Amino acid sequence: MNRLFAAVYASAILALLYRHTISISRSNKTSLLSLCVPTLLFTADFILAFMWCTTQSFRLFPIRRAELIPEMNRAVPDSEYPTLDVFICTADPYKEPPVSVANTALSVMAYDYPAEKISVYVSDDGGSQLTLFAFTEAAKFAREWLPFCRRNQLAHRSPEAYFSSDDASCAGTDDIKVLYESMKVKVEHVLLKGRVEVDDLENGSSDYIGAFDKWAEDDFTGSEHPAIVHKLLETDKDRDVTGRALPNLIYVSREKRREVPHNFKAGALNVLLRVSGVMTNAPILLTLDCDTFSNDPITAQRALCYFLSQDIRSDLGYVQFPQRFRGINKNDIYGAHATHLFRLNPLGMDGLSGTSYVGTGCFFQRKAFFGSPSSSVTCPNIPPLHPSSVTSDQQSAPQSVLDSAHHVACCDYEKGSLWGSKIGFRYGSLVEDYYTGYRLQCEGWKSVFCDPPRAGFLGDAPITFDQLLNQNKRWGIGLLQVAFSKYTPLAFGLRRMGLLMSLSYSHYAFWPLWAVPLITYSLLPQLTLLTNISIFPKATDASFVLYCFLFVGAYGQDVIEFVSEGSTVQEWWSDQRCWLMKGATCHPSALIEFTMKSLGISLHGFGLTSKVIDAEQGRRYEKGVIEFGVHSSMFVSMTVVALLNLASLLYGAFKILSGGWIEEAAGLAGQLLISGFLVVNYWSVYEGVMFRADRGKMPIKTTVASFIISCGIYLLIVPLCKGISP
Ligand SMILES: O=c1ccn([C@@H]2O[C@H](COP(=O)(O)OP(=O)(O)O[C@H]3O[C@H](CO)[C@@H](O)[C@H](O)[C@H]3O)[C@@H](O)[C@H]2O)c(=O)[nH]1
Ligand SMILES: [Mn+2]
Repeated sequence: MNRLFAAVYASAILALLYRHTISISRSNKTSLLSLCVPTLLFTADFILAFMWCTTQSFRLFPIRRAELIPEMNRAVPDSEYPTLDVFICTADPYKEPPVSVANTALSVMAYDYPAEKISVYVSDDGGSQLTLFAFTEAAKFAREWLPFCRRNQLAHRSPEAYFSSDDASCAGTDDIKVLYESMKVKVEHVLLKGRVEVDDLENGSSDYIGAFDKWAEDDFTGSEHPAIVHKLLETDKDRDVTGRALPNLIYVSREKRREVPHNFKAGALNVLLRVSGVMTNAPILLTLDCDTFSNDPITAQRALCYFLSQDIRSDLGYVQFPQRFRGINKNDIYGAHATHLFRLNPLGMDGLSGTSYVGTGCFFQRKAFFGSPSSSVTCPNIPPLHPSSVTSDQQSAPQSVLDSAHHVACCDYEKGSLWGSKIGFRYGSLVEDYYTGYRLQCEGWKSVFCDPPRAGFLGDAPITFDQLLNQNKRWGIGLLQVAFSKYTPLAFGLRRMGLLMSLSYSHYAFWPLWAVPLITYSLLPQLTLLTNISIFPKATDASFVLYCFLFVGAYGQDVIEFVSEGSTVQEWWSDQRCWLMKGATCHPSALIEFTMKSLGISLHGFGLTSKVIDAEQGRRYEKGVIEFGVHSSMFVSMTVVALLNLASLLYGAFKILSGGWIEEAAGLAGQLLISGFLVVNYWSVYEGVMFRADRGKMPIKTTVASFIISCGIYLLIVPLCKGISP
């Protein structure tokens, strides 16, 4: 069905582009402006057509997988499981509450997996003693929590998730909850104070007193400090309350110096890759964002089903679980589930050579970071880092291991090396995840998409519109960095991975280009309507049907795909509405910022998404109200689009009702329909501008600026349009 539809749809696209070429060639050559409209329409439709082509690669060979855990357990006893190194990144204790980072760590430490085979490495890019403190507390709590999970076979292994779930009624829950709450209170107390004092470390934490010494030095700041590697739990020594071994838990804060670029998360992950290399060197790695806790204790076994399977080629680089989220409101007003990105498109890529890496919830083969599957391993600078080296000095010479761990976490370590270019996570893009997965696949590594019915991991999604747009802008910039580099999927990727994979990766790389057609369709039909110029075929023309088919066909297919994936029609509506709005906000911003940066005018940073929920904002989110609240250039551009659409719809409706245009209405039907559709989509913006009094409404400053700009555009366009003969 899909392929048949694609054939028909492709013909319709060609017909439309042909029509535009004809109009361009027939346009009145003496007036530049009359050339303008068909050229703009051609450009917009050409980009839409390009995007449509790239999405076909997701639809040709989709596959769904299922893991047979009991069979795997029969074939491989858990004594033969490989060791597992887990990487958790955090970067700011105030945007990423340390208690929730600790929950993430605990959820993995409590896996149904031999504890002595798990090592959890926490990377703290904030260089914060508060985060370290939270982990010293979590290490103590783990002694109680892990046996409790085992005894009761809990489905939820993140304490926070367990206590707020319906099945929090096992024997002993009350006692352990008291312990958990007291840990939380202590951590929050320290967070309020902003530092850790000796008193905070009493009873049981005295082991850790020395750990905080580095912060006592005067020149220690979050962005300027030496490397810190601290073992909080050691599987050889530490025991839980029942006497069983605990996993390793290691706190790492890499060295930071202001003059040395730290490459954001990719830099942090490379440090973990090396620190874990000298300490435990597990063949399987799991990367997690600080908010992505494990939601199912057998998740690691699911990944093993692939890594240990005989039928899967030895070139399996990674097993990616989808990003799924908790706490999304009823109709998912921000389209935060990102169903296409995280659930639908990966099925299609999985049927080719594998899905992209999305930064969290991903199991890797360590070897994948050290060269292509066919070639021999690219050697890192020191031998113990070799992915197949055995870490035997761990017991015999613990101090020397710790010294090397500090050494490999230093700023200068990567100087002049292949880290970030040929080995490890790759540098150069703000979406290090997408870029790293892409480069691994170009080297020949394959991947698998694993989407079990019970989510393997759950994370936080932004709950204010401003945060969502800033996150998406960061992604857009990162993607453009890849799109316009020498590794562009259109050339480099095409040669390495073939047409379909290259189209899949191009679909993302050129993602911000949606801005061009979306802005064109959000302004051109409206402004021409306001100046009485008809730009689409008459509703009575046969070619009007072509437009209708293209529109209804694309939307119809989209809604069917969404609903068949288990989403509701309302969720689909929110998703497409955000897609429209992003076209007028974060996508153009990403294009502009990327261009400025390319011209050397500005620099990009990695603006962290806050995981702290303001109570009032949380309530509005629950009610499904879109949060504006702050002034930003992105809200201005969005409001301008909203106002101009409203104006053109009202103007068109007024003209028709007053009888002036009855005969012309057919000619303006397309423009009126588009304005109407956008007005419906932008309804919440009108509410935010006019009908709300809460703190999440559109700020007055934004409204006024948008109003002035809208009038300006109108006043500019009217005289210009006089030049175009209708
Ligand atoms: O300098 C930095 C910046 C970020 N992080 C960590 O990176 C993770 C992701 O940051 P977040 O603010 O949550 O960004 P999102 O946009 O939600 O993350 C998505 O997009 C990122 C790329 O832009 C990927 O790295 C993530 O895995 C992916 O979930 C967090 O755990 C941060 O602590 C660092 O460790 N160091
Ligand atoms: Mn995140």
